Amino acid sequence: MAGFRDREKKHFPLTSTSSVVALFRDQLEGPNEPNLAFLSITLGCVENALTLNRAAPAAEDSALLQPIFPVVDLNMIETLYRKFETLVKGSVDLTKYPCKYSNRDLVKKISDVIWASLSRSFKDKAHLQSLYSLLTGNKLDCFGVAFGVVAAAQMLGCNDIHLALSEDHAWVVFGEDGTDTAEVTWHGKGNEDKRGQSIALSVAEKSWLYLNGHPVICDRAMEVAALVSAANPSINVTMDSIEMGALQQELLWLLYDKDHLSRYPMALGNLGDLEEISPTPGRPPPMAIFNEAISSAVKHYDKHHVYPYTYMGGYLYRKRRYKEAIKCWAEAANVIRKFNYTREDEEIYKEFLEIANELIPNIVKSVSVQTLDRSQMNILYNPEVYADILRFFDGICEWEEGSSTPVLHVGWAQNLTFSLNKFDPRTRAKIDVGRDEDDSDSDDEDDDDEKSENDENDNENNSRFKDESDSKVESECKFVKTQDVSDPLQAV
Ligand SMILES: CC1(C)CN=C(N2CCN(c3ncnc4sc(CCF)cc34)CC2)S1
Repeated sequence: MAGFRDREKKHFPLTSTSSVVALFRDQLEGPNEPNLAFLSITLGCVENALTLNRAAPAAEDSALLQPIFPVVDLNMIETLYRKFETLVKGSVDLTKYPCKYSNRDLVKKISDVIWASLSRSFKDKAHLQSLYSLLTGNKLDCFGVAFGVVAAAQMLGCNDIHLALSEDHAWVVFGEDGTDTAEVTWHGKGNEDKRGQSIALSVAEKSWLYLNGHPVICDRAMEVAALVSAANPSINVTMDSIEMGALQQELLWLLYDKDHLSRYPMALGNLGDLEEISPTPGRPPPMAIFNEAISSAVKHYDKHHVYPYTYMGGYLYRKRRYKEAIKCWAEAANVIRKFNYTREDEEIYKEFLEIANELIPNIVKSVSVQTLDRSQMNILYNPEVYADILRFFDGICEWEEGSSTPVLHVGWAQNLTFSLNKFDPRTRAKIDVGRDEDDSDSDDEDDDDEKSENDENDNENNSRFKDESDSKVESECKFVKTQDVSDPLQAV
């Protein structure tokens, strides 16, 4: 292959964050599409140098005294790129796939090439998302395999093959109108991979894993955003590389300014988290960025994404803005109620479990001890907060309704009652749990998201606590409205 053109060469050797940002900018602005394999290898190389095998610096030679940004030479990147090109072009005989658009056999073949080059070892460590990891260690995580398939497809000239992303899985779209879908990687632990199969079958399950038909469909620039967003600045459980975090942050702002994040709520969430750690002067604050992520999910994905609300909820919790955090979590539950829980939805189950059984109990505990912070004390006298906790649990109850797998168990009920009982009884009396006369369906305007008729019929015998086989929990508070209250503390 002709070596890299001047467009790539002129940035090397890379010696700083700004030289990597300049290289990405050039790729994004260039006459040709950004080269996914080239960018993934390069960013993976920088991440590897900044996060792996870093001896703890002795006091005297701390990072302040010695810059640790690695020098990345062109020949290292070119060697790895050629290795990938040899692997891909040497394994896929394109003459067997003569048509202009890709077909399922070709997609499966490309996936097989990536799949076959993986070692059998541990796959859910950090730093396994880039082609640098594949080419130097034969290891990729599940996102990395999907990304690798798309990068290989680009190298083969299959420009109709693009990355599709849910909040916990990745696959590809392809074909003349880009609506054919195929699994190309595995998901979770102990699940058989479904590589080659179309996604349609899995979407039918209404599982959160496939976002019920509302995944992020990437173009090439959003695939660059995905590789940047998937970068991992962590050195170990307690430490992050400041340089890698700064590089990821600057690359996300570069993509943001070019409008490549506007349809990618999770990348906006990642950027908001990075801005909380290290605010960029002149840039919007985290809350503004989290709001953009929520707006994007509402506008482009029909309110089917959960993470924009838990990104913001987590931030507000850390800032001890508990009332607003609980409202975000109620909104998150308002999304998950549209889905049926299936066994591959563990990640979001764990997210809601932590909110219900740790974060909310911590809040009601921390504000009920003799807190001097009067603003926090209001929480237990605020009917809106109480109503939001009810909405939160109602969304989870509805999520369970019609699901093949139960969600709730007695621990949830214990935490729910613990939290609710902390509220002042008069506050609880102010809640008007709206009940329709004929107890018909809620007049929720987005009925098309509502469970299908048969799910309603199933309600009789589901939402069962795991440990108490014959107990049933009908979701009582489908609709909760609060009377307007002046200063709740007056109620004391
Ligand atoms: C609010 C949170 C718990 C904080 N971090 C979260 N994530 C970290 C970043 N994540 C992501 N960030 C960008 N793009 C993607 S694509 C994908 C599915 C596997 F391919 C995950 C993910 C996943 C979610 S959600």
